Amino acid sequence: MSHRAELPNPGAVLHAPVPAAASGGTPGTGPASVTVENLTVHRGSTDVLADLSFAIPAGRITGLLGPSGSGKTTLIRALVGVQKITAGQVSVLGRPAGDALLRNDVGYVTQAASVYRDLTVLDNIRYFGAMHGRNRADALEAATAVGLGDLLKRRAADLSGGQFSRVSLACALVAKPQLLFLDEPTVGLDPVLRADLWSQFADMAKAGTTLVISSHVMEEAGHCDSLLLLREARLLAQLTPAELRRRGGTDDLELAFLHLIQADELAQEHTPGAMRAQALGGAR
Ligand SMILES: Nc1ncnc2c1ncn2[C@@H]1O[C@H](COP(=O)(O)OP(=O)(O)OP(=O)(O)O)[C@@H](O)[C@H]1O
Repeated sequence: MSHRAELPNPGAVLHAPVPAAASGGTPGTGPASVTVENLTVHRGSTDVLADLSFAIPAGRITGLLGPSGSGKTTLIRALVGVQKITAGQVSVLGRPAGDALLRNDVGYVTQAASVYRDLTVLDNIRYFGAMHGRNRADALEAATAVGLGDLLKRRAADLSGGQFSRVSLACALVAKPQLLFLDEPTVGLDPVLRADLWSQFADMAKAGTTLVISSHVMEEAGHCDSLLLLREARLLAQLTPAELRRRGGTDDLELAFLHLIQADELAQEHTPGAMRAQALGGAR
């Protein structure tokens, strides 16, 4: 397999000035980075995403949470512009998802690390940085940000699993995208590293980066400003962690999500589709 084939999305994506009028407002949260209207995706004969509409606020961390197979990766792929959509509209930083002019502004860290195994940590990061006009100092900054400052000269093939996936993250960070999609970035990391990464994400959001982070670990939802809860291809709710706790009737986010799922099941059994969102207390 060629190196290119190992890298589904080399260097991830792009930068274009955001037209001032392009990003519509997200009620109560400021301007939106992404707006999605009636997004539907079929893969094979499966309805993978069914009529999703929502907006992602700029400069915040949005968590994309849901059980395995609920459609998280497919949704991220649709927002990045690498997923054929069946219906609906996806606008990213004021442009259609996947628009070439977004290439320096949108980063995507896939679930499988996209790293050249025979290059060192630093060379991997420099390579991806060069695609976005970044220099050695930027590469060093990205390596340090993910805790790989002491392993710059080590070949990627000789890293541990967690270190390897952090190289992939650094390869996206080095581009300094204003919108960054991370598909389960904390899988396989120990609790200390996970906490470090979430603190890093919080710093990036404070500096103005918009982050969309998928996870199936509900405990991680507490680190997010806003949550998109997916279940079986549908958007169950968009809400803050505090709202999830309140609606779920417990401080335990996992349990709260379960309660919402149970409410949804009941609503599906007893309520016509059009009234379902109302029964859930305003899922949008
Ligand atoms: N190429 C494909 N053809 C048909 N169905 C697919 C294809 N890729 C994914 N699916 C199905 O789409 C659904 C959503 O998959 P997706 O990978 O988006 O879920 P996910 O929430 O990211 O799951 P996980 O947490 O396990 O990674 C699953 O039922 C999956 O089997």
